[in-house]
Formats: sequence, C-alpha cells, structure tokens
Amino acid sequence: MAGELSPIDKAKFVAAKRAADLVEDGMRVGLGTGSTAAWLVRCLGEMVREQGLSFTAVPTSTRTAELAREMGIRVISLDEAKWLDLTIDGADEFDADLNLIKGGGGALLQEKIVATASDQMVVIADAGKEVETLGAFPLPAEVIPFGWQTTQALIEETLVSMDVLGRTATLRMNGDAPFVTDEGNYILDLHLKRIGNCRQLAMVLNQIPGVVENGLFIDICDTVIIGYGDGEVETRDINEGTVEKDRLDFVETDNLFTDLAD
Ligand SMILES: O=C[C@H](O)[C@H](O)[C@H](O)COP(=O)(O)O
Repeated sequence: MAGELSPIDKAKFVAAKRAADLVEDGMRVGLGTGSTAAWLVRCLGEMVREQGLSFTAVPTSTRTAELAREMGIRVISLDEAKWLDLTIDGADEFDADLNLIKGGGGALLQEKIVATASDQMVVIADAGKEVETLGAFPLPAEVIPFGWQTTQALIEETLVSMDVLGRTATLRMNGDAPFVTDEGNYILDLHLKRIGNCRQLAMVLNQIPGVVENGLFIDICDTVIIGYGDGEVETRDINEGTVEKDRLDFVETDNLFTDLAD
C-alpha cells in the first residue's frame, strides 16, 4: 500500500507519524490544518483506536475538527482547554530560525492563536518546505471583508517601504467568490518573493486597520520534524540545538495506508 503513495505524501506521512509519538496520555494538543496535519490526525486516530491513547485535541479549523471527530479523537475548544501542552501543525515555508509562513489553507488565524497558547509548537513538513529566506510562498494576510480593497491598497503602500521584492496583494478566490475563512474573513495573498525582515513585516502588517492577522509565525515554533520520501525523518530542536535522524519503516504502517486507500 505504501508504494501507492507519492514521495511527497510519504514524506508528509513520516513527519506526521514521528510527531504523533510526542502525544502522551492526558495531554491537551493543538491540531493543525492542511494535508500534513491531516496525516497527523489519522495517525493519532489510529493510536486512539489501537493503543487506547487518551488525549484531548483543540483543532485549528472546522476541517480538522471534522476529521478528528471522525477518527475518534476527543475534541474540545481552546477556551475549554485554556492552555495546551503541545501543538503540531504543518507549514508552507520554514527557515533556519524556524520562522514560518503559514495559511496556505486559510487557517492561519486559529493556527496562530492555538500555537501561541501552547507550551511547545512542533512543525511537521516535507523537506521541500525549507527555505533560506521566507517569501517565495505568497504570504497570507487575513482581512475583514469590510473595505477590503482599501486594506489591500494600504498593504501595497506599506510593502513599498519594506525590504521585499514583490508588492502585490491578491484576493484569494474560491471559484467565482472570495475564499472565506472559518472566522468569516477574506485572505489577501502577498506576492513578496523574498522577505528581508520577517519580524518587522509581521508587526507592521498587523498595524494596518482591517488586517486581522498575517501568516508569519515568528519565534513561535520550537521544533521541526522534516520528512523525506524514502522514510527518513529529521528532528531539529532550536532550543536544544539538536538534530536527530531516523528512518520509519513503512511496513509497520500498512494498516493505516490500507485504511486511507478505502
Ligand atoms: O492554513 C493552512 C496551514 O497553515 C497549513 O498548515 C499549511 O498551509 C501547510 O499545509 P500543507 O501541509 O497542506 O502543505
């Protein structure tokens, strides 16, 4: 079954599988959104069913909440949990300092709130997400629908004064209509190419009226687990300054792949 997965899916899967091992009985865990996070939710669901793992989850989107419930994971709200032991999420880009671009799936607002309310944030990603400088992936900014074009113009004006190469902000669409987030907002994707000072940009964007949040996660992520298509997994911890390498055996996971193929 594993052979039917593309190398990129295998890479996402092994990163997710390794991260699932961090979840212990009694923990309160934030569950990210996106294709890599979906693998994590499936892995954790399997651990709940097969090994009796008992934990509570705070999902970062309605999509993740639905999948988690489907997998038999106990879901609570962030206000019920108040504080989390751990959040595990995907990313669109990460750099050597583990600063991130997130929000490719439009869930950045809940993701940032949940990650910030956690003792630890672990990112799971395939190796293609690592970059020297953030910005090739369009940076999402969540904006309120009221006056969004004015907000767009203000963002573009602000970008002119920043150390970025691109300066256009485009409205994310869902077919013929604007894409609407779980919070009822729109997403403007900022085509920057290269972000010279991501810390400054993250702060400046959030000062613009109409901007609710942006997809730059600065000093939030502690650990990245990088998956490779051949089953290799690398864990980098920025606080400990450690790098661990390992390989996951696909044979052990055949049941999960079979489940997914059904
Ligand atoms: O809004 C979506 C999230 O930030 C995702 O975690 C991010 O886009 C990565 O998604 P994927 O794992 O599908 O590449």
